[in-house]
Amino acid sequence: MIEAQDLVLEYVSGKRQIRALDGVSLRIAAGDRLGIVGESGSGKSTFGAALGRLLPPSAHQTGALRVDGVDVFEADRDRIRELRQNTMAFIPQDPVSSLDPTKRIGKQLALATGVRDRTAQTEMLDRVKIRQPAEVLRRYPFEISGGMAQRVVIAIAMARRPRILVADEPTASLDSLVRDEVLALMFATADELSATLVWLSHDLAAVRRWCGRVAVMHRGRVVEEGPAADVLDDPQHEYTQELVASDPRNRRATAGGPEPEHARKEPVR
Ligand SMILES: Nc1ncnc2c1ncn2[C@@H]1O[C@H](COP(=O)(O)OP(=O)(O)OP(=O)(O)O)[C@@H](O)[C@H]1O
Repeated sequence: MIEAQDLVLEYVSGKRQIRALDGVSLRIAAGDRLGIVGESGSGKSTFGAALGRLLPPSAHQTGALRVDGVDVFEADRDRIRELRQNTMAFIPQDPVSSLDPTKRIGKQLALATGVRDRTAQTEMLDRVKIRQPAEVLRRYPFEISGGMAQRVVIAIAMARRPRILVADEPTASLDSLVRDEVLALMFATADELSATLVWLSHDLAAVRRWCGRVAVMHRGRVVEEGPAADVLDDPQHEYTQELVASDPRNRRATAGGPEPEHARKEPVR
């Protein structure tokens, strides 16, 4: 469903060149739950953005990237627009700033999804477990919490029934309790849609818990990839070993933590 082959991507401004992706080759099968981990600057966001060709003009790339049969860098604008609108949904890092501050939530739902009926809108918010949805529809983004804003963003993403969800640190701005709730919602949403989920994350323990697979990025390369529990419990690459060793939460989880969610038979709701 997603296949990158020797993907090299540089941001070029004047004489400065930053190589954000340095030969990424990665296959993500339909229905996979893939966590992409790596320190800041390793290229995770760039890879996520490349999936929808959501890159600034300073980005130059070589290599190939296919998403749902579309050659992302060769496709014409209409084909890319269709891919972004019908196949993929992006869940961003900062939900509040991804919403339009000047419009009430109800208006934003209408614009983003075409659903104008209040009852249908209320149901959309109900589905992402927002309490008092009718009230929330009347509010502006600054009047709701970060966790609620991320639920609204997920509701908008769900409405188009995407087959690929790309989430870039979707819980970075949330406190830990809300973070778990939003992650549970995101994975339940992916289950409900039978969607492929690509989650760019710093949280190794959460990736081990929620994802079937993990890819570890370092300096623009995927240095290790495989089943999340195997890679994070028994890392083979030196960089993954360092990353795991430097993450106290991951050490706790591997030392007798709960079974990973993906190992359960029932989907998490
Ligand atoms: N628009 C841009 N222009 C120039 N350089 C950029 C741009 N976006 C990212 N970079 C650079 O590309 C490299 C990879 O950045 P990227 O944001 O993809 O990494 P990341 O792993 O997602 O980091 P983080 O976890 O902090 O989000 C970094 O050196 C970054 O400074």
